[in-house]
Amino acid sequence: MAKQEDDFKKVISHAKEYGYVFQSSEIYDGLSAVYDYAQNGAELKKNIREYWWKAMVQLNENIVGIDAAIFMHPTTWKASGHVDAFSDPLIDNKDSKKRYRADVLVEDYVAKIEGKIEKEVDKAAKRFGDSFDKAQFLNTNQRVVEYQERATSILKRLGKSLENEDLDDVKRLIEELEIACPMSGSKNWTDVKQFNLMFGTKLGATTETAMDLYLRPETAQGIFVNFLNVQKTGRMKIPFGIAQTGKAFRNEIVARQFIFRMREFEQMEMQFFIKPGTQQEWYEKWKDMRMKWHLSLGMGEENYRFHDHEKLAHYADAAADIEFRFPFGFKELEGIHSRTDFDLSAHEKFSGKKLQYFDNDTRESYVPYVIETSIGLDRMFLAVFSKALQEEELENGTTRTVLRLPSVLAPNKAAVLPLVKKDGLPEVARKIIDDLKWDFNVTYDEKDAVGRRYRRQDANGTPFCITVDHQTLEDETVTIRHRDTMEQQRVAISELKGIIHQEVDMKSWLMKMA
Ligand SMILES: Nc1ncnc2c1ncn2[C@@H]1O[C@H](COP(=O)(O)OP(=O)(O)OP(=O)(O)O)[C@@H](O)[C@H]1O
Repeated sequence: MAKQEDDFKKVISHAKEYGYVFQSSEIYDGLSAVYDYAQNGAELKKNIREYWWKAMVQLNENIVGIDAAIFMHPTTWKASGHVDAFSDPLIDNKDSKKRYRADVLVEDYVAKIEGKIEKEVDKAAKRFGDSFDKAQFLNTNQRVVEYQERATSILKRLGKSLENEDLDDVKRLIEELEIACPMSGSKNWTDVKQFNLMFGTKLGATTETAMDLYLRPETAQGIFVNFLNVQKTGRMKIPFGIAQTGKAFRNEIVARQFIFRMREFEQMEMQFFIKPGTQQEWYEKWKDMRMKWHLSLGMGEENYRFHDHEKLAHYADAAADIEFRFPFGFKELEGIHSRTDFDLSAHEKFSGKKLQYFDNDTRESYVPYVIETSIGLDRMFLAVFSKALQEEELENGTTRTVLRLPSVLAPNKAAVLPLVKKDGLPEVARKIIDDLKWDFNVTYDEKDAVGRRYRRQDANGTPFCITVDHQTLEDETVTIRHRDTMEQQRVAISELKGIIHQEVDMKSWLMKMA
């Protein structure tokens, strides 16, 4: 645990030190769970967004993108269920005055039981070696079976109490499990209350005419209310999708873990409209396609897993998360939801407007079903950034910090370094930049010894360093150094563009999805 915390702290401080993420309004001591993306962070974020957009919109003839407003008519949120149901159960500890999500307290308790199971499995695996059969062990070992039953029964009871809105029982459960406040160790709890996560604001200048609005808590509804406009003007035929990226706002009760859980964040969502009855097939397809997108970035298959939901949201008939191994363990990165016709039907009802698709072939109208893929851009940023940050022991006994970002996402693709600040080398370096900058983000660095500059670019995630030296003046060649292997090659200046393109072009990365 201590190592995990330590690794995570390194991620946060590296993000700040190298111009990726700053605390918002830092000079005023910051704003909790709100962050700003700095000069490198904004580029990385833009590249992730583009990587998603190309995969979803550009490569699929039947998916189009929109950009809906953050403000929406307030009835939208009544229809979607957010006014009534977008809340979390909260509980306060009377001694520490700390606020928690009651369900998360219980889930953390269950996670500890699951940790015990994992420990037993590890012990047995060591004891039995090759002959260890994990499935059989889980089914037959008395202690493990008891742990599993206990974990399941706690989660079942929690699920049932939440479903029945029996918040008193959630409190009873916390008391029966003797869960203590992680800060103070106190078990002196308030009652559990529901807390709506939407931020309210007002539209209009005068008190009498001002209208209560919400900042959107998800981008999806901007797609649903535009479903028919897009379908008609784009002459879209089912199955088809509408994609969107944009800000969403949630007044999270417990906002921690850096950019993993923010109060203002960005989502990349796609709603895929299908014929009722085909949802199972499309749900499986989209699970598969989204996983392939993640794997195309080469961050290791072992760092992803699916988590199929048993407890479903009010709008879903199936749901799964793609979980990623963050520095603090496996956690949700993306959700894939089979949303049935819940949203479109609700908007039909609340708006009084028909939101149906007319099928020209069968001559029938129906409300389409929807499969949604929804990923947090900031969470994806954290996934990429935290996995990329590595400390490496080198052969000469030193260590280097290297940010192994997938080169397609790296903010700068190359740094051009004159070996010395004289003899005309800076001028040649600038000329190289002037040529490359039309194709890539390229940066210039002349300060310090070249070895230190290499390390600085490694820590910044720049895939290539191009060094201009005295030989360059004679034969128009330079050294190109690769971030990951630290290998250096002597190449002609005219070859640089081709070498960089080959490594960073989105096409070759996205083709790995096939
Ligand atoms: N507060 C947040 N900060 C950053 N990203 C978020 C936040 N809430 C949701 N997301 C991202 O948006 C995606 C889709 O949102 P969704 O409503 O399905 O999340 P969720 O199930 O409420 O997430 P969680 O269970 O972590 O609160 C999530 O998979 C996540 O990547």
